[in-house]
Amino acid sequence: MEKLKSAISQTLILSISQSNSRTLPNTCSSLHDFLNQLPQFHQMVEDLAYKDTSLFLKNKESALEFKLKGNNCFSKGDNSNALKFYTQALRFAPRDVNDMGKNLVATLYVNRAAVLQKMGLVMESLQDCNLALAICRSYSKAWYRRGKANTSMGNYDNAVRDLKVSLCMEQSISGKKQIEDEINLILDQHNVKDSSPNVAKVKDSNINDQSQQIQLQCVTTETKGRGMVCLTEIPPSTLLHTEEPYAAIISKEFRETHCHFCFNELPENVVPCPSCSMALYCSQVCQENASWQDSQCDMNKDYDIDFDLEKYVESVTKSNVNINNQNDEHKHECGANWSAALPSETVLAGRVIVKYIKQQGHFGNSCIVNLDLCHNYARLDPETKLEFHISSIILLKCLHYFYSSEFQLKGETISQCVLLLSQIQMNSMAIVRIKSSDSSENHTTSTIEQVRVGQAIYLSGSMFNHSCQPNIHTYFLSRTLNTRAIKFIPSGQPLELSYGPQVGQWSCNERQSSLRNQYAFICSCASCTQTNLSDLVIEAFRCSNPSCSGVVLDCDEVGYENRKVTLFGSAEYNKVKKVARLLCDLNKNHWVEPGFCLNCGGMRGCGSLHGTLRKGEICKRLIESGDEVASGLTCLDMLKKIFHKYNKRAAEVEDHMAKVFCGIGELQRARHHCKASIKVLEKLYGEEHIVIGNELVKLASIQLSLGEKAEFEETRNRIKLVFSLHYGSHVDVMFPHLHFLK
Ligand SMILES: C[S@@+](CC[C@H](N)C(=O)[O-])C[C@H]1O[C@@H](n2cnc3c(N)ncnc32)[C@H](O)[C@@H]1O
Repeated sequence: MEKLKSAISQTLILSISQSNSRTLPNTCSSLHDFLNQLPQFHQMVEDLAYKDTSLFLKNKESALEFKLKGNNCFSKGDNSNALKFYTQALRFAPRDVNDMGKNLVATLYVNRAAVLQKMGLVMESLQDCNLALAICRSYSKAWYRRGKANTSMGNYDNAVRDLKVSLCMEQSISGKKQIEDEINLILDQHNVKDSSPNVAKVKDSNINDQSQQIQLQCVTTETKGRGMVCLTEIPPSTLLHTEEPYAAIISKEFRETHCHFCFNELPENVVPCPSCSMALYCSQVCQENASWQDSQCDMNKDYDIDFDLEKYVESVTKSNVNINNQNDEHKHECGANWSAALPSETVLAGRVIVKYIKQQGHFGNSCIVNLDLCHNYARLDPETKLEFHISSIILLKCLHYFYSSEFQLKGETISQCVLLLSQIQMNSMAIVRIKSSDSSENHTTSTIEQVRVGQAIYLSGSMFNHSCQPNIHTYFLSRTLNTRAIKFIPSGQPLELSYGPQVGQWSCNERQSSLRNQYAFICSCASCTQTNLSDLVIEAFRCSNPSCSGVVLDCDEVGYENRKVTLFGSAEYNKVKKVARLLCDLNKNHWVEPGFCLNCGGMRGCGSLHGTLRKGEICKRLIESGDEVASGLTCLDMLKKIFHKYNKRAAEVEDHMAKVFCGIGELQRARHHCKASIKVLEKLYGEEHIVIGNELVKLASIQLSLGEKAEFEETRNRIKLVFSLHYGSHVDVMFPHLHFLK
């Protein structure tokens, strides 16, 4: 990409940097013409799009190598490595290849089923047998292994039935004898009815929720374009919207650990894509949802059994969860280098285009995609505009290989792709998973963090505007967007989520510049336009008068606060009065001055603030870089003298000290600092914010370790309140590791 960029003339770069949605077709066409003359451009596209040179092709030799390694480990009893090697072998094994007279993939699934069974993962073992049987119905060993899995699960009827099927298919006399013995053993030991087998249930990753779907309406707002409102009043915690993505993509760093379709963590019995070695799924259902269904490879009926095998086999090998064939989102990119090499946003754009074309049923004259989403193309920086131009041309060239001559590449179509990339930048949502840890031996380590496992476009979800103090909260179950009210919302009031920046996390200044840089808009939410306690204190210094609780601001914050100085809501007015009394009494012409206390009016001086800030930052870094208790506490004391007691650094440093004390087993002191951190965060975020819930988890785990039952109960009840507000009935699904919540 960099090489291509350096070949482009300055004149063309200038016209691209000045382009807007009207002039885009011209700049796209010019760049396309220019790149078309470059041999290195054609080479690059070939490397990315040609399947023959793909790094993700199936490869029999590699598969056999991994299989051999797996077999060796298995025979030595090294199950975890055997599992790893068989899974690798499955990634590379071509579907249509035989090994020692059997389909290689089916053999590998059966081998892996044996390992899984040894590891006690019997459900997973049974699922692998089903996958083998989906390919090879007359595979005696797969039926046998399935019979063993059913025996371990106590499904003796099914076990006997599976073993009988295996017996019919088994050719060798010794093999037949062994199976007969096993059947007789089960019949002797267990009371088995000779009935038709039940279909084993495939683990259902979809979660049932009693959602009340509420009618939302998209309206035009004065300052934020279109936005969502609800026409009835909504109580807190109401689930008000759920939606499947129009298109979604896994984040690059989670490709090896999470399912490429539902984004849940991969289990031990990973299901690789049947046609490439890159995509991995958590189940057959997800694999089929993302690409296409397998056909069986052999149907030779050289056996004779006493019930309707075909029907039974079908019930066993077909997943019993609905496959949504609309999705097959991986098909067009399967086995090509470009889906791994291009940025995720560009690959996501490819998925949107392919879906759109499929929905239309044909290629429009010049229209490849037209989603009704907003974008800020004209306001993008020149570098991003150029990247979007180049990425669009490369992506469309790659798609051209898939669609061949039907797919037209001209200025108009490329410009639609550039706009689509801008829409993705503006509207796509990060699919987030909560990573919580709770080690039962040492509860003091319970923590919660969020990881961005994927990125998706939700068409209705894109209509929610941003607020730095949102009234709705979003989270994801598999790839389904869930939206819940986190406050009481009167009828007709805008429903607004946070695009990232939030009051309590950052100052107004930082929030504004983050939204401007990432989304190219100036936030006009209530918190950015009205005085609130959090924005005043988050970066504030303390007054030099030790008995005054006043706020002193430096030049960076004063500008934003001055703009809001005449506006505040009643709740905030009462809170602000306690730390910035003068602000509430100011007449309208008065300005907030840097370096002066907003409570008592005392002057602290701006120059000295900068020196103090530097000193404070050094202290904070010193504390956070070490586990030294004594120096940490000295620095903490110094920080308290410099910054306002609700400055966010106070919470960060208290939290760090809590961790230090947990580390050395001084849990009472850890609890003290943990509580101090929560106290500050409550001022910054509000008491019911999800951040408070996460911090309370730490406190609860310390209290549990200290054996403080009553205090723990109290904290646990608060956690439940905060989590239920944000996740409703999905709390248990979202926090499966937090056993102590149950
Ligand atoms: C994901 S879209 C939301 C829907 C959009 N309003 C529309 O008309 O399609 C994001 C865009 O909405 C506008 N917007 C959202 N929240 C805003 C806010 N707090 N202040 C100003 N503009 C906002 C900005 O133009 C932003 O680029």
